[in-house]
Parts: sequence; structure tokens; C-alpha cells
Amino acid sequence: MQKDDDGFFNPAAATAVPAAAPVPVPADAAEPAGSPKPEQKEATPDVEPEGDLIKSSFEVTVTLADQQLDPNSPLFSVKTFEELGLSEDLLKGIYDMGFSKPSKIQERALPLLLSNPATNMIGQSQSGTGKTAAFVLTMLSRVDFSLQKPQAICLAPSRELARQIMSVVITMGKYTNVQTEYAIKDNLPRDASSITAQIIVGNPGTMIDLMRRKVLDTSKVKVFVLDEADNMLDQDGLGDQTLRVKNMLPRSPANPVQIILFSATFPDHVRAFANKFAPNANKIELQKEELSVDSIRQFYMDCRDEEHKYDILVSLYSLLTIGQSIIFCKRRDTADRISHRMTAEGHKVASLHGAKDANERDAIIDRFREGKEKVLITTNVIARGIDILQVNMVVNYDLPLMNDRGPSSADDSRPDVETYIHRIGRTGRFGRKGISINFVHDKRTWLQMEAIEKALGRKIVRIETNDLDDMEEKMKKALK
Ligand SMILES: Nc1ncnc2c1ncn2[C@@H]1O[C@H](COP(=O)(O)OP(=O)(O)OP(=O)(O)O)[C@@H](O)[C@H]1O
Repeated sequence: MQKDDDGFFNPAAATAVPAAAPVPVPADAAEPAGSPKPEQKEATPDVEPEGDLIKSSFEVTVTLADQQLDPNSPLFSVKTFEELGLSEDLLKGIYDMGFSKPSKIQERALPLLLSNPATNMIGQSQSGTGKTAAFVLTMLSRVDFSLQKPQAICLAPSRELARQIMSVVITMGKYTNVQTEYAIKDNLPRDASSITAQIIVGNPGTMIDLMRRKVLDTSKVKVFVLDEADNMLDQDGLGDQTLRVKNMLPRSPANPVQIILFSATFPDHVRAFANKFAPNANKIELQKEELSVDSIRQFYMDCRDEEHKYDILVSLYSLLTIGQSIIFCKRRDTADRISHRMTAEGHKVASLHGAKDANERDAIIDRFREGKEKVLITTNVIARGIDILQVNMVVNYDLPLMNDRGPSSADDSRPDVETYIHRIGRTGRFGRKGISINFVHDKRTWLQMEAIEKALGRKIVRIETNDLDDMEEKMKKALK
């Protein structure tokens, strides 16, 4: 069974947010034993205050695989895309996307990703800060366009995210001759005999299938990217499949495949596996208190019971449609039920989850992306990675819990802090403002929310449920 769907099956402990720098990175068996690695901190603005982007800053810790090098050397940070030595075709693609200068993660990661010999990377940066462009540019710049063979493979946990990444590959590479292919369910190449495309993006189950059937020849693969890497390496779920994909890649000690792991979250215990999976990697890590972006204002509403949650959601409708919003539920049937009920009451909403068939899923997310739907009711299936700039509100109708992750966490009702970070990160993209609202309806859910608040070290502010004007005022102020 392909598990890359609603549940993220991540075995992280609820309170396990990544270790705060500057605690030394845990030593790992796959790395040479010895002295701790040099670490340097720095804090510079990530996003220039231009247009509707607001200024934000966060700290990262850079740890270079080569311990002799100084991570603060100007060699390892660029202020312009030109300095990276990219081809004209790629620069044109970048500027066409409206990127005038690299974001903080791009500034720090790209020189390391593009240097030769290719070095592995474990990169962490908050939601919406531009990780995709960093790994897509790496894939595009390492591919030999004259060779009609798969050379870069990128895995993501959901179909929707794989499609989004592909659209970045195609847009950024539009002045090159890059050829691409999907490895997502029900989207297999029509001529399924052999893939000649250079960049393949997809989900692990389908990727394994293509490799096993030798439709995808891996002999020339030189870059292997995991987006949402902590999720992809989860030992209980996708980790198994991801490892199988890795084991089918070439293993030439002289010419190792560059392994690139990116996520906004790397819980401690996943970090250990990540270090083995991508040995001797350059690392970019976030501070614990910097896991969620400042520009997302977090609220909660105290509902009386489950039914009251529904009433409150309906009363929020006009606010939900100011921009676009995503409502996260625990279960697929809750998402469907709310959506049917609201539709029957004359509201326009759509629902998306992993039980819908591939074509329907594609159509729903495309309509939402185009702004044809303003309210999307969904599950964890799109908690990660989805980038829709107009989304200015996220509602946690049900808080994410560890037991949503799958059978192995069935009895674990602690909050799933990582999934919470990813869910609220669907708003507040690239410095924009956003709001998240958590519905709590009893002591248990209130305590779960309080645990999230503690883990993130950010205040979650109460909004009265019986004062719609106050609610509207607070929300509009937060979005200003
Ligand atoms: N240098 C840049 N200049 C302007 N916009 C950028 C730049 N880099 C990325 N963006 C935009 O920022 C948005 C967020 O980028 P992206 O989706 O890569 O975030 P992310 O870090 O992968 O987030 P997540 O952790 O949620 O997956 C995108 O709309 C992207 O086009």
C-alpha cells in the first residue's frame, strides 16, 4: 500500500521540536568520529520589505561537512543569483518568476548545494521561505540536457506537492531543454517502456514501481532530493519506501549521488536517521524558537462542543473568504460532512482528501490554486508544502494529534507539533501576513493546544466566539 497520503506516519514525539542551536549537532555513526563540528550563528534579514512582503529575520546554524572551512566565509553565502555561476537560461527562468534576490535559505544553501564535488545537504528553514527553489535550481543546474536519461529524482509525500514542485521545475527551467516526468499514481508515462526525461518528481511508492519495472533507469542519477524530508524518512511510514528508492540508486564511491534533504521541521530522532541517510552533509539548522514564522498570528476559539465548532466555522465564512482559507480536519469523513453541510446551506466550499480519486484531487487543488474556490476543507494530505500565496487563513477545526499519524501512534493523543507547524505554514508565505485559528472544545483539546503553545514558545490569543465584531476586528488587524 502506498502510504504517502493523509497521514504523515511520523514517529516524532509530540514535544520533540528540533534541538535548539547552538547545541552541537549529535554525532552520527555515519560520520567520522571526532571533535564536534564548527558552528556559527548569524542573523540577517531574510526578506526585503518589498511589496506586500514584510521584513523578517531568523537565525540559522550552518555546519559544514568540511570541518576545515569557515561557515561564515563569504564563499558560503551569496547576495545575488548571478554570483552562483548559473547558466543564463536558468537566471532568466529565475527572474521570470519574479525573484530579484535569494532568500536567506537560498543565500546560504545554494553555494553549498552547487559546489563541486557535490556534497549532501540537510537544510532546515521555516515554511514559505523558498526551499523549493533551492533544490530545484540544484537539480536543473546539475542535469546534462543532452543526455536523455533520468539524472535527478525528487520525492515528496503527496501528489499535490509533487505536482507543485514539478511546476516550479518547469517554470524555472523553461529556457532550458529540460525534460520531466511524474512518478505519481495514475499518471504513469503513456509509453511506459522507458523514461528519457532528466528530472523525475513523484511519490515513493510509484517511484519504486517505475524503478523495479526498469521503466526508470537509475544508472545516471546524480541528485536525489527529499522534500519534507523528516516526513519522508519517517521509519514507520514513508521511510521504508524512501530507503528502497535510495538503495536502487547508483553507488559509486568515486561519484556519489548528491542527497538533499529539506524541511521546516527535523525532530531530533529523525535527525539521526537523516544523518545516516545523507552522510557528511552540510547542515543548515533553525533555532527551536524560530520554527514558525512571525508573520502568522495564532488564535484560538473556545467552542462549547463539536456542533458548536461547526456553527462557529459557518459564522466565520465571510472572513474565510476575504482571501482564501484552508480548514484542517482529522478525518476525511469530517471534511466531507462539513463541506456537504456548508454547501447545502448555500456556502461555497470544496473538500480534498486522499480518498478522492487522482483526477478529482487534481481538479480540486487546481481550482483552489486559481482562486475559483476560496475555502478548502481538507486533512493532513495538504498540511505540508502547498504554496498558495492568497491563503491568509488556516483553521485547525481539529488539532493535529500524534495518533493521526498512523497505527503505530494509535494511542498517542499528544499534539503533533510538527504537523501543526506545517499546517499553519500554509499561510504567511514568504513574509506575507496570515492568521491561524485553533478550535478547542473541551479541557483535553485546550491542554493539547497549550502544549503546542509551549513547544513553539508563541502566544496563541483567544478570540471570543460570541462577539463576531471583536473577532472580525482582531482578524483584520492581524492581516494589516
Ligand atoms: N528569492 C525569492 N524571491 C521572491 N519570492 C520567492 C523567492 N524564493 C521563493 N519565493 C516564493 O516564496 C514562496 C514560498 O516558497 P516555497 O514554496 O519554496 O517555500 P518552502 O520553504 O518550501 O515552504 P514549505 O516549508 O511550506 O514547503 C513561493 O511562492 C516562491 O515562489
